[in-house]
Amino acid sequence: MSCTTLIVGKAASYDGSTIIARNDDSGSGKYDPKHFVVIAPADQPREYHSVISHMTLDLPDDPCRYSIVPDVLPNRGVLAESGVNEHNVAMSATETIAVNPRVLAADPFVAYDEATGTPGGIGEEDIITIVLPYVRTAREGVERLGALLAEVGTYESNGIIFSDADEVWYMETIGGHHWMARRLPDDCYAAIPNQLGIDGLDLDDAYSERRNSMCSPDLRDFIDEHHLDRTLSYNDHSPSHFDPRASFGTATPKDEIYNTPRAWFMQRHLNPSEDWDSPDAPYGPNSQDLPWARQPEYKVTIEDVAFLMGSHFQGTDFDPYGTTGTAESRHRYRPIGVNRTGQMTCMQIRPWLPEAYRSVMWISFGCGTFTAPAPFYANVTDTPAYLRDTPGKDASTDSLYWTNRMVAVMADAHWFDTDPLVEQYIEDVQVRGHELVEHTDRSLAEDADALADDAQPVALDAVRVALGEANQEMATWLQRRTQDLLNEVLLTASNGMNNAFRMSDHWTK
Ligand SMILES: N[C@@H](Cc1ccccc1)C(=O)O
Repeated sequence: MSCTTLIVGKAASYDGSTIIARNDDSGSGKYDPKHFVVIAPADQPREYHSVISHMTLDLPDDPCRYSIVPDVLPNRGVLAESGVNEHNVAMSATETIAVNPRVLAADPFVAYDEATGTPGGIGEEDIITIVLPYVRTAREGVERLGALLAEVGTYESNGIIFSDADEVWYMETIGGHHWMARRLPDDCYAAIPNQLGIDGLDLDDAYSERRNSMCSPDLRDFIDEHHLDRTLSYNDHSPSHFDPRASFGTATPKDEIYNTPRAWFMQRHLNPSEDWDSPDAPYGPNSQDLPWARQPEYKVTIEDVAFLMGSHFQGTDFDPYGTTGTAESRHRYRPIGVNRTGQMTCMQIRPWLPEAYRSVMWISFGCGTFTAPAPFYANVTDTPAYLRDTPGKDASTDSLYWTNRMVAVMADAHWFDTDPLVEQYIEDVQVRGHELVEHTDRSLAEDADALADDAQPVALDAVRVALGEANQEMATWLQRRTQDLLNEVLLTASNGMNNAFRMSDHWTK
């Protein structure tokens, strides 16, 4: 369990796009090499087999093309993790969460039974692969996954993020078959650690218009039958008079070390004028009642997302690289920017642009503290080798993933000497990234007539070629710049070795 999610509505983002981002972290002590690839319809399975739960699932015969950032090694299945399809629907799956024992007793997980060989249900390994290629809106994603959960069940608790050019939906599974989903208000963001977070569900809306809430068809009966509702009328803070977080979720001491501090720090950054640090602050790192969604004080940028996804409680006594507090306080809470991040993909969908080039995947590999996400257009037929051909086992400077991992290890060990080098790299990647996207958008707009409806098929292929070229240009620049950073950090770290000795045998220039 270790990811961190940040989602931003189109009226809360700097440019009117919807933005969803998640650190895809592996378990403690493990590191999963990642790459960026396109799955063509012909390569999508029609009969799907999962690894972990030994499940077989028939899939529709009409998948669309989609781009994902999966594991390189097949040992735990696909684990697509982050993806955008050619209809400009994005998914990030999953934010591992937890439900309380009452829920698990009422609706147990559907796990693989090794003794009998009985297959289990679906899980993180499968979710994007069996949903994203078949949906045209974020809502359809929620509906398809909800139906699959009811049909085959799941063996774990997950938060799943869906977005399109208009809406962001966040879905949480509840036990083995049940689920709920909230539409993120357009003017809000939600900062989500590994904890069931939805703090209000309008069941009346979910059973009628479904404007902002959706859920399992039998959720209301499930709640009543198993006495799961813990909302008390005289203490009802939930926006819709039913508090799922209190009813289905957890609020343990471990949550106050591992989860609530991350939500607190993200809200502290995006709502900076509030009191977050004094003894009288309404919320602290251990608060279990931080709002699920809230309006930011300023429009949220890609740089805000990148900073937070690589953050480590800067400016507080909890910063593992800090100089205030104590050795204990600096390692008290689990930072968002952690050593075992495999990839962070921030998916941005821009409604004002033609569908052909509406979606951008800002991708970084390795620990976000020592790198920055670079933009890659999603609607392409292939991806640059520097991000596609990550070796599954051997570190190599020929791939972005391994180069970032090597930089991070050395920069971590020599934090104060290398931080200026990393900060400059981050700024250079962000500047180049925005330059490339703006230039590419503009040059495609100048060919707008090529996108006229009657020229669609030919035009779309031409646009995909142009987007592929833009992605390659980004990757080529990124490879040179990242290699430069590796060289700089290596030199600095070499001079900082414990056996360094300033005297030389000959005073050389
Ligand atoms: N989804 C997990 C991380 C994870 C990734 C891949 C496989 C298993 C777990 C989390 O939220 O931390």
